[in-house]
Amino acid sequence: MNVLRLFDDYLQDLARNLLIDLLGGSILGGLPTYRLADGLYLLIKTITLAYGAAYTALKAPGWISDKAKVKEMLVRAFIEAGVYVEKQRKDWGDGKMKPYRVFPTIERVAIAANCTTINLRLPIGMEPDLIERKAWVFQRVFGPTAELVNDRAGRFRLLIPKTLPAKIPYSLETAQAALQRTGGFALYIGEAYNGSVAVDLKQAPHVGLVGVTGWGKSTALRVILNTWLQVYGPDRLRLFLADLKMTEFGLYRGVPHVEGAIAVRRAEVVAMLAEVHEVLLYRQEMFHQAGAVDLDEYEELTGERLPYVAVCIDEVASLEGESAAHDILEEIGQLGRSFGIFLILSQQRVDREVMDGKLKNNLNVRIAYRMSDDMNSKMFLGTAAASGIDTKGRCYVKQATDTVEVQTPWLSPKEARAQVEDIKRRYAGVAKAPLLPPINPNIPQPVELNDEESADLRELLTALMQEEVPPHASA
Ligand SMILES: Nc1ncnc2c1ncn2[C@@H]1O[C@H](COP(=O)(O)OP(=O)(O)OP(=O)(O)O)[C@@H](O)[C@H]1O
Repeated sequence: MNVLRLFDDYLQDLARNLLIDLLGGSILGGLPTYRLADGLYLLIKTITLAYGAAYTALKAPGWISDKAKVKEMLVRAFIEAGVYVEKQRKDWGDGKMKPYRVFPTIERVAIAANCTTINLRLPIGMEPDLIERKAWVFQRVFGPTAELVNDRAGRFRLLIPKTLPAKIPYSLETAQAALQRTGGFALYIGEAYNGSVAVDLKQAPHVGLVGVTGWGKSTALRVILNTWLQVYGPDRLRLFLADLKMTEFGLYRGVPHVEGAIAVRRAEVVAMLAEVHEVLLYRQEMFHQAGAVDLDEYEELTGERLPYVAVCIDEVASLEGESAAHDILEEIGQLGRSFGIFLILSQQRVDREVMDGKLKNNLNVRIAYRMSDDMNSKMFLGTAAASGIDTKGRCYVKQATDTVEVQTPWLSPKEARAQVEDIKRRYAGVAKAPLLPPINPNIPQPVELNDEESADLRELLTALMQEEVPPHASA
């Protein structure tokens, strides 16, 4: 009875507060509303109870069955992965010893809006590395972003992210905060179920971005480049851009961070890479002189700040057969990180015919938008997940052994262009230090002559050639 009374008091309070919210305290307090209020309380209580009952009746089977479904899938994963301990027990019927399996105990299944969390306790006699080695099975059952976390002795947590929103508007503040959180020189990719995703290029310096046409690669490149341009000045970042499709990087023409012209022909890309190679060699020499092992140490020892250099090539497969370009890309892949030189290579497919194995191996951050087939997805990510992507701007980001599902924010070409125009205005007239030293005046260099100088030189040469040949020279 007491419980009912308490419940009724609670409803009475709820109804009173609601009435005061709706009608205002002074009206309700100032009128002789006893009867009216009693009637309203009753009505509101009835509605609240009916709503509560209907909500529970509709949701409860879902809660039960969703949890049951997760548990059933989990046991399937345990069986498939062999994550159990086999024991013997006496059969009650025939009295014979028979084997049985002990699975990890599912302590809790919590289904939240963005992630399902399962707490597991290992049975006595099971080594933790048995379940850790088989983490891939959970990814196969629950999706490639399922993550197994070792909490403490014998306790694990399996995190299963829910689907992400199909469209997220671009926000510079969000992107900037994500870059800052890494504490390094980072690249912002987008939003995962548990927050923003940015990778520190000082840890994982080279990025491969793949996906079939029309599913978000260009947008991703815009998000990456526009974030960089708005966060770093040309004193901190220089870009070498190559766009063999001639569709991507046009809007960055004239941006002070961009070195030289945007390369659009194979020969131009080769020349651009030769220049990046010069920068690498020059930095190698500078760091050697200063006794520094990498860019951070160089800056610490000399007090001189050098810009990071990012080389972005769209449709890198178009460089097939350009062995000089491939050699340079490989060298940057191996040495670039120490010298603050990073690669972002985008491509539609990754099979052997279009992407060199050595080049692919150097790409330690892999971003896959929708891919053409399971084989390409597996070759790039180690899972077929990217071929099943059905949302534009959705990708899987793989770094070391971790794969997360990410939605790239939507940044329209128009908005991107407006941001770029702002950047150009912000840095108009600001001088930037060259990446390579000025040419040494003591070393003869090719010079361009005007017409008059050319005529003088021609005259001089003719005179020299007409001079008599000394007798000993003709012997
Ligand atoms: N992050 C995103 N969020 C929402 N929609 C997106 C996103 N990225 C792309 N889209 C949608 O997909 C379309 C194609 O995107 P995008 O041009 O980036 O693809 P792509 O893979 O680079 O194609 P292509 O290789 O042909 O340039 C866009 O016009 C837009 O409608």
